[in-house]
Amino acid sequence: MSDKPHILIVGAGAIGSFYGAILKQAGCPVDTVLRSEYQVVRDNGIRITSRLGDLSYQPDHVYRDGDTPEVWPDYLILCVKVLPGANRAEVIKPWMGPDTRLVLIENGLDIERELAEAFPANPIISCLAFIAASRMEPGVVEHKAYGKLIMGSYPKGIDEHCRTLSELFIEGGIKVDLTEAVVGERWRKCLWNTPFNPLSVIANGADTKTILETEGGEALIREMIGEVMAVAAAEGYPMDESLIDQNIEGTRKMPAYKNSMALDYINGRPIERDAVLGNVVTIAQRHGIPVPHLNTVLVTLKMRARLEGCE
Ligand SMILES: NC(=O)C1=CN([C@@H]2O[C@H](COP(=O)(O)OP(=O)(O)OC[C@H]3O[C@@H](n4cnc5c(N)ncnc54)[C@H](OP(=O)(O)O)[C@@H]3O)[C@@H](O)[C@H]2O)C=CC1
Ligand SMILES: CC(C)(CO)C(=O)C(=O)O
Repeated sequence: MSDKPHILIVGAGAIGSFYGAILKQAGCPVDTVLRSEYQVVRDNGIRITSRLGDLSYQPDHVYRDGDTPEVWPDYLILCVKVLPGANRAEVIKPWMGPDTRLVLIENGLDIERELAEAFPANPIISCLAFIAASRMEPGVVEHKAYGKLIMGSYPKGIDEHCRTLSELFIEGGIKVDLTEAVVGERWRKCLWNTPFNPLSVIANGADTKTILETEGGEALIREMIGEVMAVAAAEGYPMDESLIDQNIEGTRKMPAYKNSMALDYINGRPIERDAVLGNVVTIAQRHGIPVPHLNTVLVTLKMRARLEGCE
């Protein structure tokens, strides 16, 4: 029996499977809660190809969404997509023990609040994943590049639980940066995700190269990053203008890349529209900050969802 903390991954898709493998490498017992891939993972485990080597593993316990846990986890790591209308608090409620720390590895802004309200006694650790990983078929994940996590206690600080978890991730083989101001880090990451992810969807699944090299594409992205920055500053997270150049130059150096939202769109899956874009526009409206480009993209995506009968 391991003396390492007991981990439960809820939503073992690309991200949950990968970071579960890292904690398994660190010697933690790792359980998973699955939905559509339950039987495949129960029978064959999780297969992960990675530049770090073969990270495949058999979770210690494979639960189905709707089961009840045999033991309360020390850390519940939530990696489901943050979708409009999805109630993540209801999804994790059966799995949250009195001492369980809730860990989010998910994209988006202001995605912790509803969970902090639902579980006021459980510490929350919020993480940002800098990684390229995809589900290739049920139970099979391809880790293509990167893997670093930025993590901190929510809403701020770095508590002992956060430190312990970061050490386990490092022991398992990835880089971790701890931050005292994880909400500010979410805004920094959204400088990239909020423009690129939704724009790639309205451009029919465009990759980064197509977006930046189309006439007017880079200028549009610059305007959108500027709008996100203005909202972040109004929220108390001012950032240096040079981050606009840094985001553009960094993206130009990458090979043509389809972000996670572009892949969801191409594969006919729902997209994290509100977590990545809608929440930024809502916060902008609260501060009276004009965000015309972000709003145009948001409303266009809402029209599309309506035509598709999703809303
Ligand atoms: N992939 C990437 O490279 C990156 C992703 N991210 C972020 O990480 C988060 C996770 O993304 P990713 O792993 O790619 O997404 P995936 O779609 O690969 O995985 C999400 C998983 O959650 C499962 N799930 C949803 N609802 C439930 C439920 N009620 N019970 C159990 N399982 C459930 C899904 O199961 P089912 O198959 O049944 O739907 C799926 O296995 C997102 O916020 C994303 O934006 C951030 C950086 C990079
Ligand atoms: C930043 C990036 C592109 C990968 O870490 C991402 O967050 C995504 O694919 O949504």
